[in-house]
Amino acid sequence: MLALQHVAIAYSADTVVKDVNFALMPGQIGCLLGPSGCGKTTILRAIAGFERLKSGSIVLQKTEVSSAQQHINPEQRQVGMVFQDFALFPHLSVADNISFGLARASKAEKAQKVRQLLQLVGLPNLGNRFMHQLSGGQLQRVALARALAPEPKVLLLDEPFSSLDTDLRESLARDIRDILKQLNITALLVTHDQHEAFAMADIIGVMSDGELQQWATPYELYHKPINRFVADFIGRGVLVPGTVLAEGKVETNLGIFTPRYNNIMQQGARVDVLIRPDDIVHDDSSPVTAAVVEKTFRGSHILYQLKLKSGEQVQCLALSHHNHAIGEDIGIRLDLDHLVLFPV
Ligand SMILES: Nc1ncnc2c1ncn2[C@@H]1O[C@H](COP(=O)(O)OP(=O)(O)OP(=O)(O)O)[C@@H](O)[C@H]1O
Repeated sequence: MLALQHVAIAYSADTVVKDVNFALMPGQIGCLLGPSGCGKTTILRAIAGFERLKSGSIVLQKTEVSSAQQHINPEQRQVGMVFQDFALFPHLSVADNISFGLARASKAEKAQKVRQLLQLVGLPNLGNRFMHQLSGGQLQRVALARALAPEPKVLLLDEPFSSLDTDLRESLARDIRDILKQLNITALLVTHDQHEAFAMADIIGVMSDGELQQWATPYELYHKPINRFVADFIGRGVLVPGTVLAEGKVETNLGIFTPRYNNIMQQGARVDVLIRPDDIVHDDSSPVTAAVVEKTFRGSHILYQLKLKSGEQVQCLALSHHNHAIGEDIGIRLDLDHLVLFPV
């Protein structure tokens, strides 16, 4: 288990991580997601033991490894790391890179471990190759095997896919997830790419400006964002103005919504309602229509930007055989699963 409690980290007088709390259960894969400079890498480095804490604590399998008073050295923490730039040795073979951290093992033990790990990461015949003979995806698999070889208590992955092609990123993220799940290893990934986060993590922490905004499953982040930052950072969507009516119903130019959950907004309060592209269903038989302003072909779907009669714009994700031209009016129906409101 990995737990961070009230963690704050500062570079000189500048506190770049503020009161961060989260925990990962054994075998759980977490992700810190956020824009550049929000403090993700600093947290990862603190877990590995490369940064000291200003306050709070980090607990790794029941041992407090970091606090303002306590600091266990990186090499004693049994933490594995995978980096964006692979950090592999070019003058060593794949097999020697993987066994590099196994100084105390015998030659036969090393060979067996390398064989097992190469099998696990899907490169069973490449042990004798050198780094310049491998693709980016293969290099990252070798880096993963090397990090796993000493059987770390927790695996940390710092933007491991960002130097790879977009197409490869998601499929490798899914493959690595499968490998980590087979081993039941606890892992924490850092990325600014939500698709990578969704492909790999069980639970995601969205960060902004050194603070953890929300720690939740991908589904919850998308459907129940806790604030405007998370709503805006995760997925697409627009905020439509509305007014709270009796019994928590909300009136907007798109109609009156009845919340499925109890909202604590007062009657008469002005709010913004989050509408995701998948909340708006294209329906030819609907009396409500909107004009196509923009369209983006996404293969199986088309993302339409639509203008309502009231002038507001919303997005609609429609199956791609519903192909309409810009300027055309199309029927839409609202299918709001969760009513997400933010006070104005
Ligand atoms: N060694 C350092 N000395 C001083 N400030 C630093 C140091 N390392 C990072 N920072 C600052 O701390 C803040 C958080 O940086 P960090 O690298 O953790 O962000 P990040 O979210 O990982 O960003 P990115 O996605 O760009 O890597 C930034 O404002 C950065 O400039």
